[in-house]
Amino acid sequence: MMSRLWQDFRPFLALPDRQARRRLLAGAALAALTGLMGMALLGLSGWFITATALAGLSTVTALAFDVFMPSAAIRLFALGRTAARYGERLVTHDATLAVLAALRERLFRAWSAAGAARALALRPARILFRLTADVDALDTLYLRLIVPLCTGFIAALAAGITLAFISPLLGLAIFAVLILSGSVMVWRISRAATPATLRRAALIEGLRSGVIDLASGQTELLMAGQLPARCADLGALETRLAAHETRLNRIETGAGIVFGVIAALLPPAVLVAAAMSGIGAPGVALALLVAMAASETLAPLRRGALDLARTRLAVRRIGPGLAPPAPSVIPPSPKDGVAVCLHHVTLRHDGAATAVLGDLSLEIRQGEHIALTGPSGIGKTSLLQCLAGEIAPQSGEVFCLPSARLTQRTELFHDSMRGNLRLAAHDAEDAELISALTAAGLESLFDSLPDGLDTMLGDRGQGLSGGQARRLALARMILRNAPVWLLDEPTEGLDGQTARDVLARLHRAKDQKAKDRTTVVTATHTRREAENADRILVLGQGGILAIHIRGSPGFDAALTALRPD
Ligand SMILES: Nc1ncnc2c1ncn2[C@@H]1O[C@H](COP(=O)(O)OP(=O)(O)OP(=O)(O)O)[C@@H](O)[C@H]1O
Repeated sequence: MMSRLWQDFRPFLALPDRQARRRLLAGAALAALTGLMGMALLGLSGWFITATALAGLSTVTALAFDVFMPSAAIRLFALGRTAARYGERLVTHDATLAVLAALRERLFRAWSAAGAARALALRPARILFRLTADVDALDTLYLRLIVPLCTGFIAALAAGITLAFISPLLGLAIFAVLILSGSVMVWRISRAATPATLRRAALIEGLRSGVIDLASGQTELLMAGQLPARCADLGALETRLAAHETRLNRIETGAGIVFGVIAALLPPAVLVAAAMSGIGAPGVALALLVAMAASETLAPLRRGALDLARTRLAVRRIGPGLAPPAPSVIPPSPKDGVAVCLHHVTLRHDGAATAVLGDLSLEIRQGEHIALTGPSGIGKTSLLQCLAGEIAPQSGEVFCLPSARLTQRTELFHDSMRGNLRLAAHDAEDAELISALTAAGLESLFDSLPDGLDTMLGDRGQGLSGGQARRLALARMILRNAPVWLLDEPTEGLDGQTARDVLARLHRAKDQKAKDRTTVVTATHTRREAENADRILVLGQGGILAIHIRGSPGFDAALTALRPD
């Protein structure tokens, strides 16, 4: 059990950021100092009050008793404790936030790797949940487990050592009781809370995904008459969630009562033990208050123990994402004059039973325009993904000049027009952006926007029509200035006139870069997208079924087989 816990938490304890690690250690030291100062304050106060009372019994001892040193020390401990607590809160919270921010960045980098991003894109609500709730749950690890465990151990050790000076047996007993009660408390509370904590986490995740689905699919649900049923489902989830919250609250209250009982039993136990050791009244008062103060440092562990299962779940889910990202599969450049070269390539998607392309060899010269055709699902997009370096082949070699890919779906972000365009060229000047917009046929739209390049676009390019969004994606591709263009059904979903205009502008932009001899590979089902190609490649049965060169009878037959406008 302990070794499995250690395995799970280990990657999160070895913090890569040295500064955060140092700050967290400083915070733990300050927390321990706060505990020690509290113990010293209570112990010394108890001893001082008892000793002054006893000293006052006779005039000689009353005159000889030094009241100044202990009272100065009490003041020092009181002020020191406040300052140490303030410093501890500042340092540990700052360090924890820095650690969590660094973790989010690492996770985001790992998830933005091609394969991981594709897998996670299927569950966007889950990505959001992991990036927020799971990472947030880790603050328990640092603030409510590591720091209080260190503080509790140091306080128990200090109490044991202090009391050992009065009576070694008493010191040992106090140390053992504190360590034992702290460990049993963490173990019992976390065990009792684990089922409800895990179910609550799953329900919150389900509720979030459900609400996101409900909000984004509202119209469809309304049309299908399913909106009330969906709302009722979410209501039921909410009720179950509330039941688990209640259970956890009960466990927390129970833990508070048990802790209160331990804290209440400790003083009489210490009294009895001290009396049996035969130490004087001031020593008894010191022992009593030191033990009480030390037991106080265990209190924050209750919350940590309650959230331990949630933290462990977060650690298990996030842990694999912290692995170093897979090496890049960006293909190397081919020999001079060649833009793309595939040598006996076999391509299979992760988790797929069969290869989508097998033993495929192909060479595309620089400046060539290739149309990739074939039935839906045959592997056209997969081939483009392989050329773009998004998926690696299982075997064979891929060479390709740097490429820009126009995906089937236009991805536009909730950002300004400038921000959306600069994804392709982050330091492009406004003049370059406007010239790309003009080349893509968006000059009239641009002129009509009062905020120009500062105009905000919604998620997925809301505020633009399908054709305008496609043109914006085209402008972005022009800005990339890559020698190879990989176009995935570039005019799908556009009306004939717009589609022809987009294609004409694409070819114009390509010709303007004539000196660089842009190579174009277009995956297509339509005649208009293939008619300007130099060669039409027909994919089928995991490979190339036929290659038709422009001007050959096969070329015209292949064109005719494609969908008209
Ligand atoms: N990420 C993936 N994981 C597993 N299988 C995938 C993945 N992406 C695509 N496939 C499968 O690979 C095959 C080829 O898909 P691909 O998208 O390359 O076909 P396509 O020829 O471009 O189709 P279309 O013309 O409809 O766009 C399909 O059977 C598809 O289900």
